[in-house]
Amino acid sequence: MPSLAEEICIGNLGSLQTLPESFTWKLTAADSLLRPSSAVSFDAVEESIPVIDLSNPDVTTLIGDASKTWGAFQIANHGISQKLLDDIESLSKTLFDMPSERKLEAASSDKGVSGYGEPRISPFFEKKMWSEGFTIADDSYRNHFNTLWPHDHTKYCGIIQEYVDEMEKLASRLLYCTLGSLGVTVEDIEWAHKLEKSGSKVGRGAIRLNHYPVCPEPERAMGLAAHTDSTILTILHQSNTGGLQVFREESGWVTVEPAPGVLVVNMGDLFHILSNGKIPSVVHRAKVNHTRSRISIAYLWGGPAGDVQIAPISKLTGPAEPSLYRSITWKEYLQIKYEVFDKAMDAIRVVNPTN
Ligand SMILES: C=C1C[C@]23C[C@@]1(O)CC[C@H]2[C@@]12CCC[C@@](C)(C(=O)O1)[C@H]2[C@@H]3C(=O)O
Ligand SMILES: O=C(O)CCC(=O)C(=O)O
Ligand SMILES: [Fe+2]
Repeated sequence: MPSLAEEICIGNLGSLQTLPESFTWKLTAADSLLRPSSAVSFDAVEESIPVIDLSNPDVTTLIGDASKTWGAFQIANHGISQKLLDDIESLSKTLFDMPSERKLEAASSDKGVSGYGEPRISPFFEKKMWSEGFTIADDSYRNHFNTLWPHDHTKYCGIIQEYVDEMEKLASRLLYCTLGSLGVTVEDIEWAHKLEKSGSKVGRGAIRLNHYPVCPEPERAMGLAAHTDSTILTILHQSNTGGLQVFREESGWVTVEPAPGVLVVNMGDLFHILSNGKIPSVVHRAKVNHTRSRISIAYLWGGPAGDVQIAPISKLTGPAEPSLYRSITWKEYLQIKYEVFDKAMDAIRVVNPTN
């Protein structure tokens, strides 16, 4: 006979009146695999990551300071229209409002990453996360959309395409700014130079639509467990309900309150590699809410498409600062990450930073 836990489906979490045992997090070291000190508390401190106006003439310095300090920042005046943000948010709502059986018709296959389901990091945690999501990592989302919306899929595919195009441009712009703050120009990186010249058509990204339903015991639940993104950078749009928290050794967990039209930028593992450890990839997580459900849309930007090698930028290395990591493609990094999760960086490290 299946246990109660096995009968719980992520598509119905919002209708549960009590928190099942399999969703009860104790925040032991095992619940938060990353950086042991990030396991100590559920509480967040009253601090905030900076909001940077991209039209500010000092944008490079501001982005540099924020990414070195936090590995994350927020952006305003980024050029993404409110209509597009509203459109993708309402697409997500329409999807997650569907009955569980319908959503499961678009479930990601055993082999594929794209489609409806739990976060990819789930197997590394003992407890289940209070969320559902839909990942767009390749063109197979079009078939899934066709299944979900037999009449309206063209409209919804159009929104995704527009979102990808706009996000890719913004991601390249943020890459150039962050590189600038390290004294590096696009010409210093062969693939980035190509990316710029081609009008950013060689980049590659994924989208994750996240939904965190209302939760009967939010203090003991976890929407998305602590992780770093395996990206160069991630651009996140959150609905008007807070839940995102970023971790900084000196501060603890800090909540990133949503503000209309403001996007969050998280620096990922690949940027940490590119910067030869100068920019941290931010540890973050999503908490859930007792009365309000929450949607977030992450654009996870892996940088160059194809088998382009990401390596510490040579200008940032030298006799006193040897390359900390070997070169790697995004595809290869994702393979390693989903074998060893929190040990992925160690697996490609060639020099111990304390040496
Ligand atoms: C390209 C990818 C990054 C991602 C794993 C994936 O193959 C597709 C989903 C992405 C996502 C979104 C939610 C958080 C995250 C950690 C996860 O579980 O799936 C990220 C992954 C990542 O950055 O490693
Ligand atoms: O929902 C959030 O705020 C965080 C989402 C996230 O970290 C991700 O999709 O990678
Ligand atoms: Fe993330």
